[in-house]
Amino acid sequence: MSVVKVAILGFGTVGEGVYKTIHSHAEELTAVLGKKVEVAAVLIKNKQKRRNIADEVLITSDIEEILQLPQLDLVVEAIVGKEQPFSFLQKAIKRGCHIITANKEMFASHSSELLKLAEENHVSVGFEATVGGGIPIIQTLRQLLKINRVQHVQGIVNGTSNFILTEMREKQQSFAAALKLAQENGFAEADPTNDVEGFDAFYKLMILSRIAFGQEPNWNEVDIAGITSITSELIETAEKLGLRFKHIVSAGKVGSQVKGSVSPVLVSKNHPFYHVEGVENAINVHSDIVGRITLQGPGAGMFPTASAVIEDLVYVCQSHLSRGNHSQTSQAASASVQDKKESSEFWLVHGLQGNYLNPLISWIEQIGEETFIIRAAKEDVVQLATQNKTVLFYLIVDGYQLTNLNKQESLTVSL
Ligand SMILES: NC(=O)C1=CN([C@@H]2O[C@H](COP(=O)(O)OP(=O)(O)OC[C@H]3O[C@@H](n4cnc5c(N)ncnc54)[C@H](OP(=O)(O)O)[C@@H]3O)[C@@H](O)[C@H]2O)C=CC1
Ligand SMILES: N[C@@H](CC=O)C(=O)O
Repeated sequence: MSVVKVAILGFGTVGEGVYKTIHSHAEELTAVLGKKVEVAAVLIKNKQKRRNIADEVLITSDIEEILQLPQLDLVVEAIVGKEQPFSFLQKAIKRGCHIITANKEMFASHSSELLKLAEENHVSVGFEATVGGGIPIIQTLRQLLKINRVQHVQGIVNGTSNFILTEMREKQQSFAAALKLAQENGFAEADPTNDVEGFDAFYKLMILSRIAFGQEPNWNEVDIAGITSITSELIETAEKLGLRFKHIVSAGKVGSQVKGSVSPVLVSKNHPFYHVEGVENAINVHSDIVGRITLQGPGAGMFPTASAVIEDLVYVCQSHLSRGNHSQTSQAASASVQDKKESSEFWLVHGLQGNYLNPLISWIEQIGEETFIIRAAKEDVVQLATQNKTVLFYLIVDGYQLTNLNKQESLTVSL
């Protein structure tokens, strides 16, 4: 029986998960591919660390040793950083290997070059693990929505942030304690700033946008906010109002451009993301034929991510003779989406004085000493935020139900 020889670059949470899964699911892989999958080599940084890797596997910190192996069919990249993994993958492609990456920071920056090089060298690129952990969102968009025109994508795509927000709300954990737990569980990035400041979610949004719309928002025009401004007190206040903080990325077509955002927002019980808790991710795709679909599942961690890599491995091995592997949805070719109508939205504002007068703001109600619900257009809130740097603003995405605090009667207002 012929063999698929694989090298795994990185043996941390993801690399080790892939290695273990190739062994635990060897029979299924052989049955599906008609070939045995073997790990031939593992690339690491620290040669002194003890690892549970079979003796016959080459363990090295020199990529050249791996590239010189007599047979090498596929390289899985699960290391950190941007330029070095990019150069490793370029070399692997030129050597004639299919590549699979979990590294969204690298892939968001270098996907065009890698895809072009792969096409020139007749090899495939898998990147399912770069977005949504174990959720098969890339394949769904690429394979299952070829004719639908995607109008909008929205998602919780950083497992660490969602995990921290849930721990803070459900278990009254501090931000630091919740982050530590996310790190211990293997959810967080090597530098967790990427998670909690929104950069990881930003990279994922750029990758998603390319698949959904065939283009990305202008990177410099996307405001990126993470969850570090959200205190336990704010979470408690929101809970009293029936709202929950969720870190959400969003992208949609506005005319011929794609606009994107990365920020914490407040959602009510009616929103599909309200019950998405812990390390779960969810991605909502709004397309013209099917309407709205939401995919939900574990967004980070060893085996969910390994699952995405292994499914890519099968896809890449099965389809490497076909050239259809880089296709995108029909969106890029034939988008026709209405221009966005500017409308005012509801916001929770913390730190703004109640006597702050601005004709562009409608005060809806006061929640705490310095906490208010207001109604205003996004551009006006952006302007206010620029003028009042210490004030915190969070969008309430699906309408706001007035509490009985200040109203005789309760009524639901929605956008
Ligand atoms: N953790 C997760 O849930 C997910 C992570 N990812 C992405 O997958 C990648 C790996 O993440 P994760 O496994 O969590 O990271 P870890 O920090 O757990 O592991 C990184 C591994 O890469 C090795 N490594 C790092 N730099 C180099 C280098 N320059 N040369 C050789 N080896 C190197 C490390 O070696 P050593 O062991 O010697 O230190 C380590 O084995 C990242 O890009 C991450 O963004 C994607 C989806 C989910
Ligand atoms: N650090 C990331 C890992 C998966 O991509 C996250 O928390 O989502």
